[in-house]
Amino acid sequence: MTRSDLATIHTTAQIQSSDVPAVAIKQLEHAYGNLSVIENFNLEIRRHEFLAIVGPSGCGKTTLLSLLSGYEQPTKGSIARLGEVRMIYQQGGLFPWLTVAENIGLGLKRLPNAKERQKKLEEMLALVELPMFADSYPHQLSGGMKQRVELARALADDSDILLMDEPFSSLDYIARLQLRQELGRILSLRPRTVVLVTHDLEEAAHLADRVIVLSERPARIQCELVVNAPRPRNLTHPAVIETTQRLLIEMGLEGAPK
Ligand SMILES: Nc1ncnc2c1ncn2[C@@H]1O[C@H](COP(=O)(O)OP(=O)(O)OP(=O)(O)O)[C@@H](O)[C@H]1O
Repeated sequence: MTRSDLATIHTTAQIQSSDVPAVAIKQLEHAYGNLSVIENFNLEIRRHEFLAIVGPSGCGKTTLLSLLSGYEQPTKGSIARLGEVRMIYQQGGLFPWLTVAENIGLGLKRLPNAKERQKKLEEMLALVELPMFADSYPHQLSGGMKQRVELARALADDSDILLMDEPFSSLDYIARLQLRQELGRILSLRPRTVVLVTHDLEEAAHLADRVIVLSERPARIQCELVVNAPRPRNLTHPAVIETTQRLLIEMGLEGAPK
């Protein structure tokens, strides 16, 4: 049996039923040579669910996102995705020689006419509250503003699934908090299925509907926590605080309360 017989990725652009999961991962395995990174991995992600993934360093979180994006092909198993996927990285993926408007415009290439592209561009600039910076270059923006441009570009093309790999980790704590609120607001206006990989347990609890904790490599799902807090989310909501504490315990960073 060949590698391609074992590994299948299905993409369906038409989204018709909210009963069908946005992502269905079955019996997934992945290895780099002899290094087994993911084993016996099964997961379903609901349409418009916000799923956060946490786990020890090197356990396979980024590999999982690469497999979800289709960038890597799994060694074994299948990943079914309903819709288009966009990836937002930790470090600026913006082109430094292009303005904010031109960077966002890259996400609008599929729109057929210039008038429509301009209308959508203005809408996206307003969505991330950056209309005044349309003609600025990335080096003229703060880290938080750059991430907002990344978000606008990722959301501009109406993709259905956003994959985020530590998108806020290069920002200071206050900027991270602001970006989280911003992301929550934007997603309430433009719902998407989101998969967020983060080392920040508070961020996971603050943003996600569900958090999965991965084991040491090879990654398996060690546990999953549902965050029962209303939106817009408040960092001091008891469910967010409790989830953060439970994540600390699950990750072995704090003992269970006596
Ligand atoms: N392209 C690759 N070729 C070979 N090995 C790789 C490759 N990418 C990742 N690995 C290995 O796979 C394992 C998982 O890496 P991965 O980056 O997925 O972990 P991670 O959980 O995202 O790590 P971190 O939390 O430190 O960012 C690591 O041991 C890494 O060295």
